[in-house]
Amino acid sequence: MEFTKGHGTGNDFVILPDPDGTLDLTPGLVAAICDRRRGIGGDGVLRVVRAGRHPEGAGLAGEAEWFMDYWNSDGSFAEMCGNGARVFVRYLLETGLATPSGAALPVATRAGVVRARVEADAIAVEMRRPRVYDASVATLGGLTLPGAAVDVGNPHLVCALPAGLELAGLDLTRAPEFDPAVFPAGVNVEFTAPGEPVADTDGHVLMRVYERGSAETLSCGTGACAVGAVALRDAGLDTGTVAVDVPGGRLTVTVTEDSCWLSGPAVLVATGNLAPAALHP
Ligand SMILES: N[C@@H](CCC[C@H](N)C(=O)O)C(=O)O
Repeated sequence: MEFTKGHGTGNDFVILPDPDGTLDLTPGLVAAICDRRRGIGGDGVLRVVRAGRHPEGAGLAGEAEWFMDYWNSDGSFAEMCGNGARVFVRYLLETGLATPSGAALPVATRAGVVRARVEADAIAVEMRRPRVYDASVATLGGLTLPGAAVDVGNPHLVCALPAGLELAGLDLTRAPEFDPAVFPAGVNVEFTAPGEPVADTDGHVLMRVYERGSAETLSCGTGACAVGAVALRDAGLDTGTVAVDVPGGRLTVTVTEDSCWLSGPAVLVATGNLAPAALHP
């Protein structure tokens, strides 16, 4: 089984080309591939399948040739992955499955079609505008933090740390607790602190994340979009650009009237062959 490994600001993925949708991908196999000691290791899997050859992509085949079949490292599905979409587009371009052009490249996902463009070393994807829709809380250790519930296609809870607490001091080796009545399908939890002013932006936020289905990751693109939207709301702005620094680097989030652009580096680091039979214990 051929694979490529790639990442976007340290959010890393195993990419599996499966144009005709014939691969028997199961939750157990995904978890084994993502195992950092016994497998390739990754925060998730991106299966590259023609939209028309995947049951969840078929309805979008008229709009996009390729479907991003994203799986979290525990073998669960997610509706959307912002960094995954950026790495997916890098893969399409580097393998010639898509040709660079002046036009934005459409990619089908479980959250609908996103559009991507290449910006020098970065890849930017246009996703839906984040919807800040509720207030809730996350509990981590003995700390209960109020936060904002945000829908970016997938669910997020953005919690600002109170003054005096540092992001580096959080123990994210265990999952934060959340209210299942607000997030019946689970949630990605972002913890934030203010950053120093950055030129040409309307805000700068530092973030760590505990991802549903993947635990703590070095970066989460949809999480950055959620954080950007909350920062703009708190600044009294409806649209604007926010720099979001994650442990893996910097993402730039631009919220417009009707969409959200996520931009940052996306790189492929290796290609090889997997022996699926050897992955199972
Ligand atoms: N890292 C991703 C988000 C991946 C999905 C998430 N764990 C979920 O279950 O919703 C990103 O870059 O957006």
